[in-house]
Amino acid sequence: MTLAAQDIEMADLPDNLQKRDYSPYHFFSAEEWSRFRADTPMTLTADEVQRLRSLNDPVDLGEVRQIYLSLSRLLSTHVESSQMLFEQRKRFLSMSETKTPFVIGIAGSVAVGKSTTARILAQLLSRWPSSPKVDLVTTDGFLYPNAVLQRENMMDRKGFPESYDVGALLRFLSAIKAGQPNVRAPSYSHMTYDVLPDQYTVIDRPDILIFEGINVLQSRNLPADGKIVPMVSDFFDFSIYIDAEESLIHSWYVNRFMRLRETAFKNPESYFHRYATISEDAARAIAEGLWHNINLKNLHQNILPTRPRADLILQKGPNHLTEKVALRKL
Ligand SMILES: Nc1ncnc2c1ncn2[C@@H]1O[C@H](COP(=O)(O)OP(=O)(O)O)[C@@H](O)[C@H]1O
Ligand SMILES: CC(C)(COP(=O)(O)O)[C@@H](O)C(=O)NCCC(=O)O
Repeated sequence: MTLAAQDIEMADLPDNLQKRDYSPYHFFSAEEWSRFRADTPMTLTADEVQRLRSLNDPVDLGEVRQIYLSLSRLLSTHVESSQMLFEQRKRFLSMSETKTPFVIGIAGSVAVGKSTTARILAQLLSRWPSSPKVDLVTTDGFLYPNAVLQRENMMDRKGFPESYDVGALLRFLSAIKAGQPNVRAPSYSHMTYDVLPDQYTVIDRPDILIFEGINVLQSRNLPADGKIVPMVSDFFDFSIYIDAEESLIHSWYVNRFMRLRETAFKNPESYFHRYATISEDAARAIAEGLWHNINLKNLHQNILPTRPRADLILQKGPNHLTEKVALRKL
């Protein structure tokens, strides 16, 4: 859904998502939101949730029950409506059309827990009675390779809009929305901290595509020639922004970095291997530097400003658990 500039201003949310008289959103506490689950069955086990969550993310079956089942039910109404609209249009046009995937965008800061949300949702949606084919793609595969970022002196801009091949991103989504078979999504490795050369995930006409990344709700500056340029979210049928107070995301980022020292960074192949052997204080200083000089700047300049574009905002509190939900009014 694309909003006009005045809508975005109207949609500007206070930091703590308080209820306001005039807002394009409905606001719910986690408890209120959980009631929308109705009779949606729990289709995940505690072990599966544990396997789906990222390092340092304590999401459990309680959180899935409280937040994700209602979200799954809401999304099923959106998917069903879009399928009905598709059938009606087919009759209206009296011609056969290829059905295209329902695309869900998931945005939010680095370290806010987007991947956990994306993986849990993908599993829940694929277990609907209709057994839809659900695929998940992350935008990090569309980052320029380190060789290009180094050449352009942009290694400390990783995650900023200019570090992504936005043309490739738009071509990918446009092919998906055109219903093309076997569309290739490039892959990224957090271990090598780089795009994996010649490694792709093939996306073959899923019913639902979840597209996750810090940049998915960003627009591009209008070119000087006045041409209208598409933006990634033009291809979305529904978008979610994962939100939390800055101080919390900061601590999640640093704590995750310190835990990665004990796990992934121990691997000599890891780009950050050198940080596994330095002192704890020195490693913490590195994590603080990466947070403040790159990820926090990016959050302020490019990620948080996109929050008012989301159809749904999940606001997490300490412990990563969702405390408030904002749902855009229709
Ligand atoms: N340096 C790293 N080494 C290994 N895994 C990492 C590293 N940095 C992030 N990850 C993992 O990559 C995934 C994506 O992280 P990130 O882009 O920060 O988004 P989010 O925390 O919102 O999912 C997470 O599962 C995280 O645990
Ligand atoms: C790869 C990322 C930009 C996240 O990208 P995303 O998957 O959201 O597109 C981020 O994990 C990152 O590497 N940030 C740069 C600074 C840092 O090393 O934390």
